Formats: sequence, C-alpha cells, structure tokens
Amino acid sequence: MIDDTITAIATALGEAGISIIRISGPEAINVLDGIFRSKKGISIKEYPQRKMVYGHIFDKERNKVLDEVLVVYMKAPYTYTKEDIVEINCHGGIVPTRNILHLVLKNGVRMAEPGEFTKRAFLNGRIDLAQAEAVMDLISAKTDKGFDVALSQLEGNLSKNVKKLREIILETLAHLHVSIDYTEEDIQEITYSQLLSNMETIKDEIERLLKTSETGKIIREGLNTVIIGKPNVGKSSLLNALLRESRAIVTDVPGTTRDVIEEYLSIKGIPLKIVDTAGIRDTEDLVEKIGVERSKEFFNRGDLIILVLDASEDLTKEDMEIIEHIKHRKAIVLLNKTDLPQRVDEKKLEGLLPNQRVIKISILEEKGLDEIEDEIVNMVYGGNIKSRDSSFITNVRHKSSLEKALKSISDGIEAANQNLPYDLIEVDIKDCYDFLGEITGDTVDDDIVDKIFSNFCLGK
Ligand SMILES: Nc1nc2c(c(=O)[nH]1)N(C=O)[C@@H](CNc1ccc(C(=O)N[C@@H](CCC(=O)O)C(=O)O)cc1)CN2
Ligand SMILES: Nc1nc2c(ncn2[C@@H]2O[C@H](COP(=O)(O)OP(=O)(O)OP(=O)(O)O)[C@@H](O)[C@H]2O)c(=O)[nH]1
Repeated sequence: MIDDTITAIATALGEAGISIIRISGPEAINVLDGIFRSKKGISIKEYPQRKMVYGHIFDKERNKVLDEVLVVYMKAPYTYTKEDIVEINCHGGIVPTRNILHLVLKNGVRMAEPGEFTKRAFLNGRIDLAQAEAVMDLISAKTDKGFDVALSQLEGNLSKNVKKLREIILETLAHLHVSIDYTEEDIQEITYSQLLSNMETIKDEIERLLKTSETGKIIREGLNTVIIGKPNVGKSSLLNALLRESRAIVTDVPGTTRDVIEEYLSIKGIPLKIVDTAGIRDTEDLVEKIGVERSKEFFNRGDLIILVLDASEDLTKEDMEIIEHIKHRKAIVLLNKTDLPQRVDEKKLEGLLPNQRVIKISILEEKGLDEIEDEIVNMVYGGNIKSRDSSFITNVRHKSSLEKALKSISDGIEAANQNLPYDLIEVDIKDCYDFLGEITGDTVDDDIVDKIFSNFCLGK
C-alpha cells in the first residue's frame, strides 16, 4: 500500500496562462484545506468534490497571499492515480507556481519522482504497464499518427490483444496439465495435433503483432531519410518544398549545402527525419570534404534514400555511381527539372533501378510532390496496409517480449512435432505466457517497472 502523499507541477514551467500543481495521496485534501481560502471563508471540505472552487492560496507562516487560484478535489478511487487528488490551478509563470509548490512541500508532502503519478495509476491497477507507457508516448508524440497510436494503446487496444492471447495460452496449459497428471476430470485431455494447432494459432498472432513493429518504430521514432544527389540537382529545393518553408540555403552556385542539414517533417502523419547532404562528389575544398564524408556516413545509415537527378542533363559518372549504390536500398528516385528539355532517358533509368520507383518532378513548377508523399506512405505501411488503423507495436520493450514469446512457442512447436513429453512442451508454453505478460506488466520485475517510469517527465 502506498501511503505517502506526492506533489509536482503538472504543466510546463514558463510564462503561460495557467499552471497546475497536482497533489496525490491520503493527505492531499488536508494539505489543501490548510493553505486554501475560499471566497466564502468556508473549508474546501465543505464543497462537493470534482468541482472547481475559487479562492486564494495563503501562506499562514508568512501571512501572505501567494496567488488567486481555482482548486479541485477528486476523491479516491475514481481519479487518475486511484488516490485522493488535489489540483491547484494558479497563474502561469515561475513565481506563483514555485511558491505554491514550496508551500505544499512544507506541509509534509514529498516531491514526486518522474512518472510517479502514472506509476501509481499502474500500481493501483487503473491501467496496465503498456497503457502507462502509452501515456509517455502521447506526450512525446511528434505527429498525429504517433499520437493516435499512443492513444489507442492508452485505451488498451494492445493490452486487449495480449490478454486475449494469454487466455488462449492459459486454456491450452489447463488441457495440457490434465493430460500430464490426469487430476481434474472435467477438463479434456489434449492430443498432439490439437496442441500443435493451438500453438500455431498463438505463433501466428505473435508474428502478426511483430510484423507491425517495423512501421511502429517509424511512427514512433521517425524515418531516417537521406536526400542525395550531385550538386545543383535541386536537393535543397526539394527539402524546402517538403517543408514548405525555406530553412536550407538555395542558390544556383554548386556546393552551397556545405554540411548536412537535418529537418523533421510530417508526411501524412509519418515523421520523417530528413538529411540533406552535401552533394556527393569529389572536391578539393576541405570543408566540403568533411561534409561529403558525413554525407556518406548518413547515406549508409538512412532507412530511406531519396536520390535526386537532373533530368535536363545527361547522367554523369557520379550519378551512375550513386545509382549503383542504391540498387539494393529502400530508395525513391526523383527526376527533377522536368520543366526543362529532358536529356535523361527514364526508361533506361528504370532499367538500371528495377526495384525503385522513378518519379518525374519539377520542384520549380511544384509538380510531382504529392506523388513523392504517396510513395513514402506506401513504403512505410508496406505489408501493413490493412492495418492502417492504430494498432502497431511501437515500443522496443514490447517488441523484445514478443520476440522472446515467439521463440518459446516455436520451441514448443518443435518439441510437439518430435512427440516429446508434454511436461517439456508445457515449459515452453508457460515461458511464452510469461513473456507476453511482460508487456502488460503482469510478469515483470520491480526494477524494470522503476526503470520505465524513471524515463517519464516530472509531473506525469
Ligand atoms: N486537470 C487535468 N487534466 C488532465 C489530466 C489530469 O490529471 N488533470 N489527465 C491526466 O494526465 C489527462 C486526462 N486523463 C485522466 C484519466 C483518468 C482520470 C480519472 O479520474 N479516472 C477515473 C474516473 C473516470 C470517470 O470520471 O469516469 C477512473 O478511471 O476511475 C482523470 C484524468 C489529461 N488532462
Ligand atoms: N528549372 C528548374 N530548376 C530547378 C528545379 N529545382 C531546383 N532548381 C534550381 O536548381 C538550382 C539548384 O538547386 P538546389 O536546391 O540548391 O540544389 P542542390 O542539389 O541542393 O545543390 P547543392 O547545395 O549544390 O548540393 C537552383 O537554382 C534551383 O532554383 C526545377 O524543378 N526546375
């Protein structure tokens, strides 16, 4: 049982309309009662819970009004933490917020650790571990899609899938158990073929979930995208067009993009971390050379390569070299400047790069940009096109638990295929069950739980 009372500033510190100081725990209402003066001069305890009450925060020791506020008291267990909660809404800004926090801390309340409110919601059983992690993802989401996926997980959609799966496993384990020690007569024994069929179903579902993790990772972390091409083909112009604002320098002198520029943008909700490299070429200029080295490094690390070619000029040796390098990479080829007389044979180009889409564009005339965006969306969702809804594995911890569960169930299947004794298979199935339980936090060590919440922000 958690019996201390915690507090934190729930809003970002700085000049703002209002700030919220949150208090959770058994002493919350007593603490508020000691520092709050309602307009009518009656105790906050006389007001109904979950109603905003107007008044002032008063420091008795200093005989000083700290701020004009609105406060609310929410009674356990129907609150965020399932404990008594008090929220003080004061004026935004560092001074009143800090002063009120200090006053609360002087009244026997302890400063909350990062994520402690949400941790209490988990420990008190309002949400499971995957849902708690989703809270953090909600806050850190950079795009609509990232937010939607996190919200769906907070609502328990991932947890529901995992729980369903664990129920099937538990049922299989029950059948297996009677087959091993013949105790309970009302549960039927299981044959090897039934066992195998059950395990295959479990394996399929785990694999299905795992397949969503590639897209899930991109939704959460962004797609590392590298824009590559010779000088002057229009790389910076492309970046600007995608950003719809000019942050990279655009000129017609080759080599203006000296180093690597990184930008974040969102394409139909998919976060892209775009790197605009210094033109890949041989150069005598040292500064440029460093840029070029870094370009190559980024090129090797990118998840997606966007090669820009100038359609109005013949392909050069440098172009051919880059083309050779991207043959086996996830790449999109853009034939730019198609507003000018065309000298590049696109059929020949498509022949050189049979696995990549070649898209004709003119950044100058703003043609082909939609097609680029559509192609990126298709590449990201790829095999997951059916699951364009919001169910994705976005969390590496969940992915790793699923991988371990998959390994266990695969071991079990192999054992059953060899007609090995049931009690050996039982161990694999039980492992699979436990690994899946790590996701929802049913089977997870305290130190892992602590580590997860320590990455949360203060006040959440
Ligand atoms: N002022 C304020 N705004 C906030 C929050 C908060 O804690 N305080 N939230 C937090 O970060 C988010 C909302 N999330 C919440 C989730 C659950 C409960 C809650 O009280 N749940 C109870 C009762 C639900 C009900 O009334 O039906 C429960 O689940 O039992 C409150 C907020 C966003 N906005
Ligand atoms: N005609 C035409 N010119 C374009 C088009 N796109 C870009 N340009 C021009 O091409 C020149 C080079 O564009 P940049 O975007 O600076 O090219 P870059 O590849 O980033 O060049 P570096 O920084 O040297 O690597 C500029 O004068 C652009 O205005 C296009 O679609 N058509």
